[in-house]
Amino acid sequence: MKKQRPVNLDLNTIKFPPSAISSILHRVTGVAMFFALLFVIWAWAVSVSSPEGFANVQALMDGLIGKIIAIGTASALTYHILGGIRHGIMDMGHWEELESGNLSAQVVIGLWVVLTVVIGVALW
Ligand code: HEM
Repeated sequence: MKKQRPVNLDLNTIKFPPSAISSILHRVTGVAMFFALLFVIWAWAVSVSSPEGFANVQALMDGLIGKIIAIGTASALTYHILGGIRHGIMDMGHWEELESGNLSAQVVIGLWVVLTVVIGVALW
């Protein structure tokens, strides 16, 4: 093994390529959806338990916290589906080169930002 290997421990100088950001976002949104599902299942259960339960969930979802949860969950699902479709296409042997992989990652991230704004406006 070479004694003088390149070492870079200064994390501030490391720049992530779009494909790396896309990969991290895919995992983060997947984990976020797992936790969001706990809330969704709880909200469903409470809302069908009684008329008061329904009114409570309705009031919660009409408030700021409810809207942030709803928009965040929909945004995470949107990114995860877009990223999942990109993965499926890559599994079929496309966009595997450095340039095309980074371009498809940029397109997915761009589409996600646009769709999140649309979802945010629709749900607010
Ligand atoms: C509630 C629904 C879902 C949850 C909770 C979920 C959760 C996750 C999590 C936590 C991961 C990360 C695994 C890892 O990085 O180790 C993952 C990966 C993945 N998900 Fe989902 N997912 C959901 C729906 C979907 C959907 C609808 C699609 C397809 C459009 C999809 C496609 C994928 C793919 C392709 C990967 C692998 C990515 C990779 O190889 O890096 N998922 N999912």
